[in-house]
Amino acid sequence: MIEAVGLTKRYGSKLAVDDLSFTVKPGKVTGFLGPNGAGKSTTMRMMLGLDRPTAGKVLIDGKHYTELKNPLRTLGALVDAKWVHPNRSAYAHLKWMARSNGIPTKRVDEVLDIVGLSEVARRRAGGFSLGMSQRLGIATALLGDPKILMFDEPVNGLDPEGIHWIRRFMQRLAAEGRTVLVSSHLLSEMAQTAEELVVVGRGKLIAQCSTQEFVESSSSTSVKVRSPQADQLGEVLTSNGFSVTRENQQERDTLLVPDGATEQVGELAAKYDCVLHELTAQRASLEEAFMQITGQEVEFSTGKSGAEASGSPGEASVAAEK
Ligand SMILES: Nc1ncnc2c1ncn2[C@@H]1O[C@H](COP(=O)(O)OP(=O)(O)OP(=O)(O)O)[C@@H](O)[C@H]1O
Repeated sequence: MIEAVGLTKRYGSKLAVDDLSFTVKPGKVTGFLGPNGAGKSTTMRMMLGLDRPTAGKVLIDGKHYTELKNPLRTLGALVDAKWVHPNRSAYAHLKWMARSNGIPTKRVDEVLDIVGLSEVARRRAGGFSLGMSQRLGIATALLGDPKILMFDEPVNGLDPEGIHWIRRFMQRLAAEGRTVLVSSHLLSEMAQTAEELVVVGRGKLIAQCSTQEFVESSSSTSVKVRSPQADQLGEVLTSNGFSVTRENQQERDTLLVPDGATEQVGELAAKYDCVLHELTAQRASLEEAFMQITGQEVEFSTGKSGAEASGSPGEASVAAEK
């Protein structure tokens, strides 16, 4: 188990991690989700004893990382896949890591086999593709057969096959009863990988909940309705308590009804004899929803909400136009 309590890191005037408290439990993949600059890597570095917290603490199975007798046997991490010496073979790198951590060298063959690198183990790591380097990084993390594993943005830059492999692999590790924490800036990626989420923005905790809960609460639905009697329908809807917006000024026949249901809109249209040309339920994409939630928390925000910034049509209130 990983436990962060009031974890805080300040770099000069920059508060990179701001009073973070959360727990990561064994047996499931936990996603550490946040936009770029949210403080994920800094938090992970503090977990690994590579950075010292300004305040608070993070415990690995109840201990500070520096108090662990055999750190590699407790916590394995993939932080930077490219830190391997380029002229070393995968085998030589792992053997060196094993030796310097009191791990029997026979474990090297085991981990090479687990990550599917046995055939290329004698090749120099400098010639590895990103996917192969990630596998080597994972093999290194697994050397001590640790109960806790941590991966910093492991699928960044990988092709779909590599992404699929890493996802399944992390789920397998969790199914073996290990604690698995994986960071990402993409909710869509986490939705396919993680069962539980710790969501951060600007160093602060935004949510800790199941992925399903987060996805459901973050993706709002709206109804798109197209009618040659859009103005009349807009009045009917607003007088029945719905808020109504126009998708854009060019499509005067199209209305958006946030938080409405197609059944309600369709029934009101029928009751007031409004002809409909389209009635569609719209769900904001996961990334749009995520950016909206963390919108205020994105470090390099353009000042627009995520949805606007990503090119969603502007909205104009029907009521305001009258
Ligand atoms: N060594 C450092 N010195 C000064 N500021 C730092 C340092 N490391 C990180 N920061 C700042 O702390 C904030 C959090 O950075 P961090 O790398 O932890 O975020 P992140 O969520 O991992 O984002 P990314 O995915 O972009 O790496 C950022 O504003 C970053 O510029």
